[in-house]
Amino acid sequence: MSSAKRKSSGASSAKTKRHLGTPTPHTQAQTHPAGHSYVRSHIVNLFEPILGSADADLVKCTPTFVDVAAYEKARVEASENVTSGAVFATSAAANPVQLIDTIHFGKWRIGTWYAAPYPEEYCQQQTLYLCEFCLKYMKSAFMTKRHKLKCPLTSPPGNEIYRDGVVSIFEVDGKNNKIYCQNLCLLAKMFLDHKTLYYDVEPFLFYVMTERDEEGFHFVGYFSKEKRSSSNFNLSCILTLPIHQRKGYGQLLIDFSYLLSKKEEKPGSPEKPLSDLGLLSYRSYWRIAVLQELRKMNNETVSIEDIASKTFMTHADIVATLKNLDMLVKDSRDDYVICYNANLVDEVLSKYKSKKYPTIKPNLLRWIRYEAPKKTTS
Ligand SMILES: CC(=O)SCCNC(=O)CCNC(=O)[C@H](O)C(C)(C)COP(=O)(O)OP(=O)(O)OC[C@H]1O[C@@H](n2cnc3c(N)ncnc32)[C@H](O)[C@@H]1OP(=O)(O)O
Repeated sequence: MSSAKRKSSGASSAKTKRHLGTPTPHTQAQTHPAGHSYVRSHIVNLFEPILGSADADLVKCTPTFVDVAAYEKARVEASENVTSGAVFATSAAANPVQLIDTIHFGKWRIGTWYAAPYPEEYCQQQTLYLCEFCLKYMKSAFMTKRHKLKCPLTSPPGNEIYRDGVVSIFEVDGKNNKIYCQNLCLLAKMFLDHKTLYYDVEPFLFYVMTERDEEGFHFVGYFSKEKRSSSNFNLSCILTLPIHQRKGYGQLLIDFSYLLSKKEEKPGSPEKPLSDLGLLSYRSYWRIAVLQELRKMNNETVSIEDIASKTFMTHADIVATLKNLDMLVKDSRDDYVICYNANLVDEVLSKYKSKKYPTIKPNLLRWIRYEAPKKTTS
């Protein structure tokens, strides 16, 4: 390394220091732990009063002359490649490979299903650490531990609008809690193949379901909903964390989305396409909802409109459900009629009841309908 290079290296340190408003620096040659000589500036003094000398010592971070030479060599080679027209952007670099196969979430380790567009440096981690309350993502257990000491949240950052025993549901506005909702979408993407919403969260409300204990409100699942849906979707995206699946929480969230539709007096349906698991869950929910209404009507003549007015399901979803149950048949006049065996309906309903899944109790909802703020005219 030429002395000219050494000088310029020292000068750049000096620039940094002056920018930080510190006295004129002194540079001195030192020996790197690896045995290479390097230029040490007194920038370390800036941090000493705060961190203590051991932590403030930047020796290990300071590039050695060997590092600088390696960088310069790589830079020259790179610029030669550019001028000779070599193609750099391999598909892997342009579209980094997702390595995250596990997330640490509270006390859980959860295997991921799909890639999520976390920033590239996080995608290169095999394990990602998430704060279970604010959903911040981190690279190490150490960072998570430190974060836990200062994280102000012990529940989702919204209004608790429903509580039944240990189960609560919070309404979180994508506009007021943008980072939380973006982190929530990234988390959901790891379990959902076709999800595309990550960053534009402002037009959505997020309904987050939690289980409460002495530590706080632990995330179980959520669904998102457009504040104004032109297609009358009452749910955009739903997730139950894999550690809580098959316990009836998906049905609970779906039921809650229909309870909101009832309050809004607007029938609704989930946004399409549904994932395979989404379809299974919705078919299961719709089947039980329709059968329950048929049972309540107790052999009276019943129309699709009657079922719709009680369930707030769309006519299309009711017809599809009845077809799946083989309950829609043509009569002698070639008209469709609903035809069912009451004993079979009872059997299905009592089997469902025996699972003892949690159910939504409408009287526990404390909620006022979202109203978009009025535009002020100047
Ligand atoms: C509009 C959309 O967002 S579509 C996208 C849907 N979301 C996803 O695919 C994300 C990943 N999946 C999930 O988060 C969950 O599987 C959900 C939200 C779809 C369902 O959540 P869960 O809490 O497991 O639902 P829940 O316990 O209420 O199960 C309801 C029923 O759905 C069906 N079901 C749910 N998961 C499965 C499964 N893996 N295999 C077979 N049937 C299933 C069953 O009929 C089940 O009832 P059962 O357990 O009594 O047999």
